[in-house]
Amino acid sequence: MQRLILASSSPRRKELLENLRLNFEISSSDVDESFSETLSPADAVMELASRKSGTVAQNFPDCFVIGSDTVVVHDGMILGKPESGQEALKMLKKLSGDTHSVYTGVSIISPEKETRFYEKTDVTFWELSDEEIDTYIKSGEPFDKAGGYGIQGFGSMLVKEISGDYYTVVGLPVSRLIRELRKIGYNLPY
Ligand SMILES: Cc1cn([C@H]2C[C@H](O)[C@@H](COP(=O)(O)OP(=O)(O)OP(=O)(O)O)O2)c(=O)[nH]c1=O
Repeated sequence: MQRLILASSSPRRKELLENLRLNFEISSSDVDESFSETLSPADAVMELASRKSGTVAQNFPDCFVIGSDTVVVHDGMILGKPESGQEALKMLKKLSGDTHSVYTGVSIISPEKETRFYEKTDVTFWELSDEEIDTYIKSGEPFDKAGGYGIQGFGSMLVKEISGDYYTVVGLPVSRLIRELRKIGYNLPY
């Protein structure tokens, strides 16, 4: 039997993979999330995704192991998760009234090989007042999310427009993922 492993501690990625009605297990490990500044955003998210899948795959030989990583890119700058209210404030002020890109990279390690891909979605924020930003930061939502917001939660109030797959923003481009799984020989129930 083929086993599918999600190498993630993110409750959102678990929920998104559950939407696909596949049987899977979860295992995560701490990986170093730093990357070389010379990497493009696309290469950076695929590299980090691969680090996550690679670490977990050591404990799950002969399985299909999925790792994923998400960053926000604005004006050529890569934004990860804010570590303080101050940093979240800086990020949200930058993103206000403008369009940024969300990149999610995925690595699937199968018994035979590794497959990497990424998806990019553009998100436009409304012009945000200081009060709005302050209220949002006080909600606590920015802190475990790239770019300091969650489109699927309270952060939905910040978003004017998106272009691309919504699920790329939430952290796992699921429709592309099933197509890639099928290509590499994972037996889907549909
Ligand atoms: C922009 C955006 C990001 N995010 C999340 C997706 C990712 O979980 C997180 C970026 O951090 P990641 O380092 O990609 O993932 P993670 O640490 O949460 O989980 P793991 O490494 O164990 O898989 O930001 C949202 O949930 N909504 C959004 O709108």
